[in-house]
This record gives sequence, structure tokens and C-alpha cells, in this order.
Amino acid sequence: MDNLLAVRARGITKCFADVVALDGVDLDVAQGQIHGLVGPNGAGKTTLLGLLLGLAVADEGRLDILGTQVGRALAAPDGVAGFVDGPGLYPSLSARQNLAALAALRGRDARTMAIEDALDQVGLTDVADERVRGFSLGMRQRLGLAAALLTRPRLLVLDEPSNGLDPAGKNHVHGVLTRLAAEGTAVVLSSHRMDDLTVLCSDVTILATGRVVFSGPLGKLAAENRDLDYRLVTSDPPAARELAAGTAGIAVDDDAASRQGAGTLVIRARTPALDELVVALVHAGIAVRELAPVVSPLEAAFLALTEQQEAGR
Ligand SMILES: Nc1ncnc2c1ncn2[C@@H]1O[C@H](COP(=O)(O)OP(=O)(O)OP(=O)(O)O)[C@@H](O)[C@H]1O
Repeated sequence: MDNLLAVRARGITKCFADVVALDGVDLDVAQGQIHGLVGPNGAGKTTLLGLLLGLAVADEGRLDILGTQVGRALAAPDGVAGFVDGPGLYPSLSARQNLAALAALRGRDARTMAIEDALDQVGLTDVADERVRGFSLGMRQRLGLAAALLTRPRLLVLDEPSNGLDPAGKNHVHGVLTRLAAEGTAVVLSSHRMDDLTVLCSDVTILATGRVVFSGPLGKLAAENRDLDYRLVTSDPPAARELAAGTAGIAVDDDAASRQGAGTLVIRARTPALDELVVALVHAGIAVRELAPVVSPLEAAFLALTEQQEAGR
């Protein structure tokens, strides 16, 4: 239902001189959803995020944010927070002072509790009194997220939030986004990291040359996807190879297997044939120790769909 949508975009087009950055883009993001935006360099991700943040307006199409149609004026819609191209921060101020200054700029008192909580959520409490000038990219990203948290957004828009994050920083950011979504905030983020998107997002939109080539639940992407390559490790590789080669709908790729190391098979299959093989292996007394896609379903679909789009340009 549309009234539950944090973002509803229809036919959005945005050009920069003769470059068509977005070409008839539709996008639905439900409240409480973490929605990933992926696409090759120059696909239009940042341009789309900029429109959601009110940093630019579309040339054509209709954009509704949190139930309100976006007009022609450049302004961040109410309830929306986030950043593209890195957060705007004051380098000569500390992290804590940055948050206090941003809160004051927005006409809010620097509520100490909220600032301390935001710093804690992104894991910057220990460096809160250090100047931002000395912060790494990952620390700046986390401080930008803390600044967004202060506004209690109902739609959070982030461009490449995983950039520069170490594993601990990534855990903090993932934790914050997951909590926000559980509380009903919609999150739209772009990333080139398929593993992050697979863990974080329920839905993804794949853009290629300004057009949507897929939009929907991640599970649908996997199901819609054609054959996938899987790594298969068993207790008896020669017997498993023979069984796999004899199963309808399964192709054994010995060249790819030789790159995976001794004892590993690489097979290409769809889910039903794979299920059949696993049952047959177990019946034959062969233990399945590992069975996983060589690349994630998201990455496989990304490559296939964006290559198709680029080829058809
Ligand atoms: N301000 C601008 N002026 C001119 N061209 C622009 C501008 N902003 C974006 N473009 C162009 O629009 C297209 C889409 O760019 P955009 O930055 O949205 O892509 P992206 O998917 O975010 O790419 P990346 O993954 O490299 O960040 C590109 O061809 C880009 O060169």
C-alpha cells in the first residue's frame, strides 16, 4: 500500500547536459525496509540518492517521500537525513563538538544525552574529543551517521556507508541500521559491496546506465536467477563427481574446480537439480561437507543484468 511507502518514485529522469543520469526510474521503499542500490560506476546511484535528500530535483517524473510529493525547491524533505559524497563536518572541531554544532544549526539544543547515545551507537565515544581533522574515512562516515541519528530520521539515505570501515566499524554501522529499520525507519543505501548488501538488505534495486534492471526482494533475485555455480566439498570427490555428472540439469566444470583446490567440485545448476543431487549423495553414503555459490546470487544477477543492459546500449 502506497501510504506505507517511505519512497515512491515514478518515471524519474535526471540529465546533466547531454548525460542521462536517470532514465525513467521507478522505486518503492517501504517503511522499516533496508533497501540497497547497486550498479556499475556511473549507473546513477548517487544522483538518485541526491534526489531523495533534496539536493537536486528531477527533470521528469514524480517523487513522493514519506507520503509528500517533492516539489521543485531544493530542500531536504522533513524526516529525511543522510549524505552523499561524504558527510559535511567541521575538521577543526571534535566529534562531540561537531554533533553539538549540527544540532544547534538545526535549531535543536545540543541534547547531551542524544549526542552521547549517537556517539556510542557508532562506536566513537573513545575518540569523541579528538579533532575530526585527524579522523580516517571510516571514522568520518560513522560520525556522519551519528549526525543523521540526532535528527531521528524516518528515511535515512547513505551513499557507500561501508567505505573505509574496519570490521568493528562495519559492525557498529550494521547494528545501527538494523535497529533503525526495526523501529520503522526506511534506509536506502548504495554500495559496491555485495556481501554487505546481502547481509543488510531485504530489497535491492539494480541500476545500469540510469535504468532499473531489477527491483525487489533479494530472495526473488536468487529465485529468478538462472543457473549458478556452486562449490561442492564431499567425503568422496570422485564418486560425487560421477553422481553429479549423471544428474539431469547439472554441469560439472572441471576447469573451475582445478582453481578451487583439490577435492572441490564446481557444478552449475538450478535449485531443483541441486536438491536432487544432495539427496542422491546422501543415499550413496557420501557426506556433503560444503555447498555454497561461488559468487553470491546477488553478485551473479548483478553481473548478468548489468552486462545485458550495457550490451544493449
Ligand atoms: N553534477 C554532475 N554534472 C555532470 N554529470 C554528472 C553530475 N553528476 C553525475 N553526473 C553523471 O551522471 C551519471 C551518473 O552518475 P552517478 O554519480 O549518479 O553514478 P553512480 O552510480 O553513483 O556512480 P559511482 O558508483 O561511480 O559512484 C554519470 O555519467 C556521471 O558522470
